[in-house]
Amino acid sequence: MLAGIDIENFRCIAQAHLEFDSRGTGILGNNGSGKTSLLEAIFFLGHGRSLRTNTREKLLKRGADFFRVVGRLETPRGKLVAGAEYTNGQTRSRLAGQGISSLSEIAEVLPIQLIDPSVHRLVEEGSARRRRLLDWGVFHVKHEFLVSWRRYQRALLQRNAALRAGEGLAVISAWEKEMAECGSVVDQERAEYASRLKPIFEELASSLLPNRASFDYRRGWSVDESLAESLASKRSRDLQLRTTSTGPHRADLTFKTEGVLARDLVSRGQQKMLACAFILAQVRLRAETAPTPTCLLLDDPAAELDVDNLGKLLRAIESVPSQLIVTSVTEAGLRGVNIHKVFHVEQGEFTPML
Ligand SMILES: Nc1ncnc2c1ncn2[C@@H]1O[C@H](COP(=O)(O)OP(=O)(O)OP(=O)(O)O)[C@@H](O)[C@H]1O
Repeated sequence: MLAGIDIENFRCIAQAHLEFDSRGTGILGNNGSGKTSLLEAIFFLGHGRSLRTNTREKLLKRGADFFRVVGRLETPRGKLVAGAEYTNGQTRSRLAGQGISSLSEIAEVLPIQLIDPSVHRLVEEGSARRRRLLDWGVFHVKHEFLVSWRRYQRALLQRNAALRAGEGLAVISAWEKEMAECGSVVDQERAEYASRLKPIFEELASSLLPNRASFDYRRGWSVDESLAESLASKRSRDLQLRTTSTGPHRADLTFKTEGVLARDLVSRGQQKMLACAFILAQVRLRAETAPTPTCLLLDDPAAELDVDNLGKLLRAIESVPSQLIVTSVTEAGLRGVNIHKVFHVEQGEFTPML
């Protein structure tokens, strides 16, 4: 659980100190006041990356030369302080008073998920977003997943470099061996997770959408071959393409309603409901396996939804154990959510409301 946060020089926030409620905290403010900046700071701490930019420089408050985000966490290991500071193009992170090499160590104890106005893109856009979300879920039920995932990514980068350099069979096939070994573990963990997630997703989706919805996990290479066979059979084509065209880095989820590809059939609002069902299913599955709740960030949950669908979404959110941090431009936007504390934000300054 995220008990509180201190922020300095992050986007429009010069300085902020907030203590959150363990069940639900509301953030009220006009457009451009700093609501999303707060959620982005929390997201950054829990995911080690920004919501919308690959450049950390852009997260710096204009004119500042560092930003700092420090979270006070309540975890199964007790109370911990986790922080990240960015300056001169470098990020330094600390957890429980120790310097750490990767923000993923913070991610392990600070599970953060987000539903924002662009959540429908999960259904509509390319596979990278869906894969990242799937991997978030696998990582949070089984932290060791990261070891195989990292090894696979490294081997993939090396095979791609070898393909671009036109290296011979010995070099390329050495990387294929490594890819096949850890890629098969990555796939197995994903497939197991997806099969546990599927019934939870289907139940949540049935409460959010008029038609029966489901998803399929696709592993990224043919079902008739092992990963080693697939890499070998695609090798000459990959040498021409100068990139690896098969493997777990091409895995995907396909959302279907009534057996038809959802992307081609459903409205924007329904895409949002499908994406929310998927995220909430992940949060519920994690709640079944982990002792502390996921911190669920809801950025303007009413966006794109009519009153009926908003009611359904809020009821589904209530049915899933989580710590909520919810933003809205109006007080009405916080109704129907389990909120026990509200901050008002204006020009990046947060004030507790009575
Ligand atoms: N690096 C930065 N330095 C200073 N200000 C920034 C920086 N990045 C964004 N801003 C400004 O921060 C302000 C708040 O943005 P934010 O997205 O947090 O608003 P919001 O309250 O979520 O608004 P909305 O309700 O419209 O979504 C904006 O005016 C934006 O221009």
